[in-house]
This record gives sequence, structure tokens and C-alpha cells, in this order.
Amino acid sequence: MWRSQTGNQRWRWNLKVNPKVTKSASGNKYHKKHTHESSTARFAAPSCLEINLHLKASRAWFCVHQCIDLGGVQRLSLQQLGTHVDMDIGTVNALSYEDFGNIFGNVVEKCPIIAAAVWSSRPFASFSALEAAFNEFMDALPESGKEGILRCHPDLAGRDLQSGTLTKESLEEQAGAGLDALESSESSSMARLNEHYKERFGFPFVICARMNDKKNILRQLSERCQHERTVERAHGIEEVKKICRLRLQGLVCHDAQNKL
Ligand SMILES: NC(=O)N[C@H]1NC(=O)NC1=O
Repeated sequence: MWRSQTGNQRWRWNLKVNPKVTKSASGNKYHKKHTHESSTARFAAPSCLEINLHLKASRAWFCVHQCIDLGGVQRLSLQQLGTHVDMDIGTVNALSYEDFGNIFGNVVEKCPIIAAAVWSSRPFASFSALEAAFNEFMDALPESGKEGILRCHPDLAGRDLQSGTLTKESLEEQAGAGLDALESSESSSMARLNEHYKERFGFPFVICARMNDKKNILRQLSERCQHERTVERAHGIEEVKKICRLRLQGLVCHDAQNKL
């Protein structure tokens, strides 16, 4: 399914699906069920093209919804296809541990071991049960393990953002909060407070960027520098859980019907 979004001009657009879509970089195989190999269609001034691709990971089919900005993107890449997978819970339960790890490996930032462990808790009765399994794993860790999770998080508006080495999830989240476009005074406050926080606690300041804007983040960073270490460790883990829930929601349907 594809359609134009806005406008009043007539446009002609050739949609070609890159054959490489059948294989991911990590070796995870996807098979095309039906795609428009080379369709030509007339659109009313499209600024954006929406398609649903039906892909197969392991034995389960799922649907990938992709919105392509016709201003820039001329070709689908597998990375783009991977961003908006919308699986139901039955599909999640049918995933092999390899596919589960590939899909959920970064719902907790740079902690694929958590997804690998959570796979053992299948079958999940619902989206909430899946989310609870991630949370329970984190809650059961000793304090050193919780601090380890926090240390896997990049600084907000830090070196990784500047050098382009953030994960794609973290980049989207930080950019969404406006952290990629700070004024120079905001940027220096953020750097100074981040360093102060890390020196005081031995782990980075973690906050769910998608639930805050840059002003709020700076204010909370400053306030949380005053806390006790145990309070901050617990607070940081609660923020990791919020980030995890939003990342899971980007991958799995979470409506009331999505139950076994
Ligand atoms: N440090 C920190 O909070 N990092 C993160 N927060 C978020 O929403 N995404 C991140 O990578």
C-alpha cells in the first residue's frame, strides 16, 4: 500500500525495492512476500510515500510500515526498514533467540544481554508481560549490575552525538528533545553538569529524552546532581525503564487486543 500525503501537483514516481532487503547486515534473513518491485504510479504532489512491506523473520511474518520523505530518500535501506516494525505478541513469541536478540537487543541501550536473557521468559501473554520481563530482569540485578546498565548510556548531547556514534535509537531520542541543536550556553551547561554528575556518582545522568525537552533535561540534571548516590541509581534505572517501554512500543503493538 502506498499513497501520497499532501499537495496538488501530479507527480510520477518509480518505487524500487532494493533487492538487498532480503538480507540484513547481521545475517538475519527477511523474505519479500509482496513488494512493488518496480511500480510506476501517479501521485498528487507527494511529499511523503507510505508503504507496508510484509517481511518474514524466522518463521513469522510481520509488517513494516515505512514513511519515506521523497525530498531526500530515493531508495529503501534495511536500516530504515528496521525502525518501525509492528509485531503482535504471537509473532514475538515465535521469534528464535537470534531474531529476538536482533530486534530487541537495544531496547535497553547497548545491553543486548538483557534481551538474550528475557527470551527465556516466553511466551509473553501481552505487551505488558514483555515489558515486565525486561523490568524484572533489571530489578533483580545487584546494585553493581544496575550501575553497569547506566554506564552503557551515552551522555546527553555528549561526544557520541557530536561524532555521530550514537545508536540510531539514542540519536532519534536526543534529536527529538532538541539536544542536537543547543545554544552554545546550553551546550556548555550540559557538558559541565554531565561531568559534575559523573564525577559525583560514577555513572552518567540518564533521563528519558522523549518525555522531556532540553530545558527540562537541563533543569533535572542540575537538580539531580544534589541527590544521594542510592537515590540517583534508582532514579536512573526508572528512566531506563521508560526508555525501554517507548522503544518496545516502536516494535510491538501494544493495544488492548494484543494479548494471547
Ligand atoms: N544519558 C541518557 O539519558 N541517554 C539516553 N536517554 C534517552 O532517552 N536515550 C538515551 O540514549
